[in-house]
Amino acid sequence: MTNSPNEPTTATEHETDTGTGDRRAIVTDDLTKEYGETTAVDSLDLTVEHGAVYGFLGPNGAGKTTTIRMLTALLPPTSGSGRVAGASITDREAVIDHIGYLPESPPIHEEFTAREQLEYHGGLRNMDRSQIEERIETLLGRFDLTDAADDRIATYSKGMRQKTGLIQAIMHDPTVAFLDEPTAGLDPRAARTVRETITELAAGDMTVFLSTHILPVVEEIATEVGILYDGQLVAEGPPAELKDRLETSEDSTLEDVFLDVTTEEPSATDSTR
Ligand SMILES: Nc1ncnc2c1ncn2[C@@H]1O[C@H](COP(=O)(O)OP(=O)(O)OP(=O)(O)O)[C@@H](O)[C@H]1O
Repeated sequence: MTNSPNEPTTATEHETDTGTGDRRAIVTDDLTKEYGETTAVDSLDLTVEHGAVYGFLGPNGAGKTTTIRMLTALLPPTSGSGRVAGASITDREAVIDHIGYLPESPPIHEEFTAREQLEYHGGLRNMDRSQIEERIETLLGRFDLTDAADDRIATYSKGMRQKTGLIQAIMHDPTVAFLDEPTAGLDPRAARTVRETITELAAGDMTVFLSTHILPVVEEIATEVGILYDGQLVAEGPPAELKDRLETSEDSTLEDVFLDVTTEEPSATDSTR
């Protein structure tokens, strides 16, 4: 790869909170979401630093999507608060200026071509024309989509849609990118490109909030991991530290940690926060 994914943009450093030196890209305080009787997210206190790749893990139904939807200001919390890049998560307009989001189903229009979709998105994000063109060319090339860029998305495979959605989530160089299963449906080469791209973006100070069930990906690229269980953060720390805390074996994996902290049994790592 020759071009850094950050290269064509003008922003070289992401903002910290109004020059106070606050390095927190995401912070939540007692963040809670209830759906009727169900507490999907339960008093979550989360801190993610700028430039982190935060692997957000948890079993099905643990509350990951609900958390991300609150952090991206799509869903109001029942109680508690949160800030993303300094903006309150109850202020959708302020939050949206700073974030990119790849949800489970990428928000792309079937009747557009990938190029049209990405140009449209760049316009919505107030990028200038030359910046949009340059960025699109770089990222389409990087994700092997150049030849299909002028075909309608309706004709795309699942992986091609996923790549288009991912480019859309990062092309405007957001302060924080929320990526839900970014490698889902991708072939091994494309999946590797995604992992390398995430690492490079974080090196350029973008914060990547990564939700995935593919633990080797997290083990490889996450600088910090948070494991959610029943709406609560039951373990948090750098992957190597979490593995070290597990006393059961010399060479534990993140999967061992995950299984240990997401059972009803008392865990070896206990609550590690
Ligand atoms: N719109 C909704 N109405 C009622 N309950 C909901 C709603 N959305 C989610 N829930 C419940 O909230 C809990 C958390 O769901 P959420 O989708 O956040 O989990 P998740 O960790 O993203 O799961 P998965 O890994 O399966 O995607 C679950 O018990 C789910 O049934």
